[in-house]
Amino acid sequence: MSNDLDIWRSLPARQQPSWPDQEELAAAFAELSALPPLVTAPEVRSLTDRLAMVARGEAFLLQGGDCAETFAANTADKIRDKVKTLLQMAVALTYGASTPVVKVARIAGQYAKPRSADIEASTGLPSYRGDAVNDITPNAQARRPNPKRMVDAYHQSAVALNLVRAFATGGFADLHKVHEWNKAFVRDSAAGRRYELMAVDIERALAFMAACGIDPDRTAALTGVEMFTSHEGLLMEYERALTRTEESTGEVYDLSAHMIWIGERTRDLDGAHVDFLSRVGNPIGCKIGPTATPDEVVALTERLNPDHIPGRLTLIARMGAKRVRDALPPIIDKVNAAGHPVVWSCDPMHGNTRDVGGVKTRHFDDVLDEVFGFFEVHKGLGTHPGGLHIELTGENVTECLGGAEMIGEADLGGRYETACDPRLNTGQALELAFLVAESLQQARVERDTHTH
Ligand SMILES: O=C[C@H](O)[C@H](O)COP(=O)(O)O
Ligand SMILES: C=C(OP(=O)(O)O)C(=O)O
Ligand SMILES: [Mn+2]
Repeated sequence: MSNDLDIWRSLPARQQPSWPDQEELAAAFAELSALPPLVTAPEVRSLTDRLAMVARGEAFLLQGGDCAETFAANTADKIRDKVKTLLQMAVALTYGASTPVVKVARIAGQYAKPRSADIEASTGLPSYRGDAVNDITPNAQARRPNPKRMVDAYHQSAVALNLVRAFATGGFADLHKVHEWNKAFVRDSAAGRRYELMAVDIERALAFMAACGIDPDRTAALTGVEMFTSHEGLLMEYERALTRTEESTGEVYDLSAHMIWIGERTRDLDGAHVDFLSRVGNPIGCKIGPTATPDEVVALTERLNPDHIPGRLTLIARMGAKRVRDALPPIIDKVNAAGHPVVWSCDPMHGNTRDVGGVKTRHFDDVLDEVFGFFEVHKGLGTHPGGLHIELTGENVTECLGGAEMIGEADLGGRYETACDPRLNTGQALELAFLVAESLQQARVERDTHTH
């Protein structure tokens, strides 16, 4: 790990806001640089350890949350409901697939967005680039990139993180409360009912353990969870300002979140993002879209994880349902042949976006198709389908089509609240988790039958 943390300044950096005032930018950078880190180096290292288990096929990664968090939606209720949804999905996966689940939320920092267009076609205004940059309100003043918003994003992240930590370890995530995570509006759905049945089984298992003399009330793994944070490392000034050197080890970490990922639009080998993130010690994700070639991915892997550290790099494939079965295998083959211990994760959202009457949406069937394609590919190659990367909410939104509630095009207007991409609602997210758990269980049984 090198200390050349500012080399990125001499490299092309895509998707940066056109900050109109350099003095404002310098002031925000100085302010952020002096603020305490949001997470700590030992926490970041323990996420690398957990992800190393995933890389070895011993655990599954569940990463999810909003496409774009907003300051307005950073409320106690919404944070709690997102955490509940992740806990429900995680328990469905852990129980259904008998696999430890590493929980990484897209939360407490997911405030910057890359966009396809600088200018929004419908208004002629600069595009909304996330609350850390500008305001979604469609007027010229609101859309002006304002570096002070990065400082606001830091404080909003601190508030969210405080609650996430409290929910994870303060009793709320206790497995004895498994019923309480099922929200009223989900309870009557097919996935909600399935969840209730599983929750009854889990309660019985806890009672059984207690009867055997194991005290579930005193077992940390049952009374709390580890919940890590993540966001796209997009805004170079923000990520640089929150990067710190650990005194005791001299190691460098981006302490704005535990895991940082590089987006599909900023993963150029010779660009600022790859250079900068290759120099911090965090677990790094990198999105891989359908245009990525096997050679490119190997080169990226080499840059981002030259020491072949298991858990350091997660490759997040977002190929689209139609492409995953043919585009992913040659990439996996080449990365494996180069001996890289990566986590293979599947983002079944970003390759399946479609436009319905000017509204961005995704169909649950396409999401499922891509996830199943991802599992088929790994089954064919004998590799571990390591994780899932999802855009979701803890609410009953109507942003993605389909699912058991059969949300139709006419329903999209009901609760379409996202600031950027369409998210699965809680019912759809839970349904997906149950289906993934079945696939994982099946993969496991097949592997065990082969090895016995
Ligand atoms: O979240 C991902 C991207 O920011 C998003 O898909 C880009 O959306 P756009 O094509 O509307 O700019
Ligand atoms: C921008 C995103 O995805 P991608 O970089 O894969 O398009 C995202 O995860 O919101
Ligand atoms: Mn998105």
